[in-house]
Amino acid sequence: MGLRDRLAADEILVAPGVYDGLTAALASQAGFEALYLSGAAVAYTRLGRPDIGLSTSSEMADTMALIADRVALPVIIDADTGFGNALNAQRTMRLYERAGASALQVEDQTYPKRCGHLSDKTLIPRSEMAGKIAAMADARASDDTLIIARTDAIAVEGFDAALERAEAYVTAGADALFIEAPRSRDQMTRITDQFAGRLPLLANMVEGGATPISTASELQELGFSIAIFPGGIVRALARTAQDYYASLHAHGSNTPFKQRMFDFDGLNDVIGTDAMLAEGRKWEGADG
Ligand SMILES: C[C@](O)(C(=O)O)[C@H](CC(=O)O)C(=O)O
Repeated sequence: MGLRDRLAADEILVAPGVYDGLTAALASQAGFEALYLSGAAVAYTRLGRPDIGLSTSSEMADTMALIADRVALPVIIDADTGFGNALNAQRTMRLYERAGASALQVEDQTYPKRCGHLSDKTLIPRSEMAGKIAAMADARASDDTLIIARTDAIAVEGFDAALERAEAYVTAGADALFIEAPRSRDQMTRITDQFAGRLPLLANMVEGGATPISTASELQELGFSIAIFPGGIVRALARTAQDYYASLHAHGSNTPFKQRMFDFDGLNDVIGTDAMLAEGRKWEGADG
């Protein structure tokens, strides 16, 4: 089922953050129906740096293509600001679409951007963002590639201005809305009161961020259609990796950490080694 049809269903779509083939495979094996390729998770892991617009669109497209090659699930990709003006955003649309994205999320910050839950964000004018959305819609090869318009205005211009921007982005052709970093349950309800039923609404669960953390079913109850948990996987893995390196450094051996690790066969199961080798054998001697 395409993402557009899936979003028409009543049940909320939970898209966990991923940043490479392994996390995509693990999320798919856990049973998720869609993935969120998080710019933050890519910056945290590939660069070891904050989500402040340092990653390039090519790095993201590369990652997108690796994930599309590994799993068959629809992927929502974080397109940040589109990497410039309307023309840059059009190029980003074409690049990410070719790499296999099912939806692009684009935001109204200036370029370079920063994580929506950091302070001191700055925005482009509303009309410029509306133009960017329309330009992206015009550039896409398929109408099934969705545009999720994000506004970061709550922290910059206030809540009412954020709703006004969101209205303008709907008019410009957004397929779904992402109003970033509402600060209370009350603000979340005001968002769903205004937009639920008109187009899908995305809620962003950032551990320790500005928005109260809710479960997927609570978000569904409020009227959201998509819940992303973008950076959680990196927070979990970074904690484990820190403990792992400390243990190896202290003991000169992985044995004390054994219970928290896959062994050789365990990891091979996760990455599908047997199935791949069998597939390879199928083609041996294929000349007849
Ligand atoms: C959604 C987000 O754009 C992302 O890159 O995943 C980030 C998430 C984060 O920083 O943890 C965001 O700006 O909210």
